[in-house]
Amino acid sequence: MSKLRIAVQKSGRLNEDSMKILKAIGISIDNGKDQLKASARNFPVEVFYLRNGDIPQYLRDGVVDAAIIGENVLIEKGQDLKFVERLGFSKCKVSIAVPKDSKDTSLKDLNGKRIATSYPETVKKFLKAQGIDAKLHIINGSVEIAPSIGLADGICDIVSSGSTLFKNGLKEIEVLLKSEAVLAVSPILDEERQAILSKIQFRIQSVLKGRQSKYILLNAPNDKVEDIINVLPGMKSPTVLPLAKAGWSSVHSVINENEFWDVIDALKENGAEGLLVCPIEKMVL
Ligand SMILES: Nc1ncnc2c1ncn2[C@@H]1O[C@H](COP(=O)(O)OP(=O)(O)OP(=O)(O)O)[C@@H](O)[C@H]1O
Ligand SMILES: O=P(O)(O)OC[C@H]1O[C@H](OP(=O)(O)OP(=O)(O)O)[C@H](O)[C@@H]1O
Ligand SMILES: [Mg+2]
Repeated sequence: MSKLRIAVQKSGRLNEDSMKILKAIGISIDNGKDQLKASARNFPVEVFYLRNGDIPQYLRDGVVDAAIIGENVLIEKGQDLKFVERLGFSKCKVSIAVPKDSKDTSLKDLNGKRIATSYPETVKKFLKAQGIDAKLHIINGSVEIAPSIGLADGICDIVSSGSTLFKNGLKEIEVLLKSEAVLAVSPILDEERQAILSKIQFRIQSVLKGRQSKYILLNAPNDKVEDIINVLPGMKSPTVLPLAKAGWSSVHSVINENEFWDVIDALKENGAEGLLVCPIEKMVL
């Protein structure tokens, strides 16, 4: 039987969350630290531990069937490749920044100037579309140091909290793209492997929906239950169970993480008491 070959980053920012999501979808892997290929014990999957930057070529060649990779790397090196799921972690931007006291305040001020970056294709394409002509200095890391050592007038690199920009005296002037980890796929995928991938996608969706939701339980006097149900956005209809205490009910529902605090406030205003909020591990709709 075929196995689906999935690439994950060997070490770095994506590794831990990639392994966590594989574990959450029931794929258990035992591998020693330096073992670069490992089979799952309980699922037809083989995991390859690779450099993030090398993964687009492996996908293209069909050496791996799928990969957990930063969307920014796909944009830089894998424009021809597709992804099938956004995974909700390693969220960041790719931005252009300049020294905070620079007279350059917008992209057009960088016309004819020097930009240091590890993302040359992304920058080239963006500048061309904006009609800006700049000279690129390609460096592989510590990009934010470039202006202070006289190597460039601006930089283009990953920004997340903004702390690296701040600590290096830089200000963001343009966001080129937003990125997160994605599940990318090879264009060469036979039917058997496609079927395994579909199962994995289904499991990932269940885990991600669970992460975005909370299970909520509360008590309310029976005459308030109707008002409370109207406030709850629930999956379907909330569950209402009688409490041992006469005239009271327990209401159970699922709410979205984003609307959580607004819903909690509205519930309290409508007479809810003893609220319990629990994480949801997986959600199959
Ligand atoms: N500060 C950050 N916050 C959030 N996500 C980030 C941050 N820096 C990088 N990322 C995301 O994590 C991915 C991996 O970054 P990391 O620095 O670990 O590896 P890399 O050096 O780019 O790759 P390689 O595995 O080829 O060495 C990036 O492509 C990006 O998608
Ligand atoms: O906005 P922040 O939260 O400060 O994050 C941005 C920094 O994170 C990444 O570097 P990383 O730490 O991965 O080092 P690297 O350059 O060696 O990859 C990126 O290249 C930025 O330098
Ligand atoms: Mg990095």
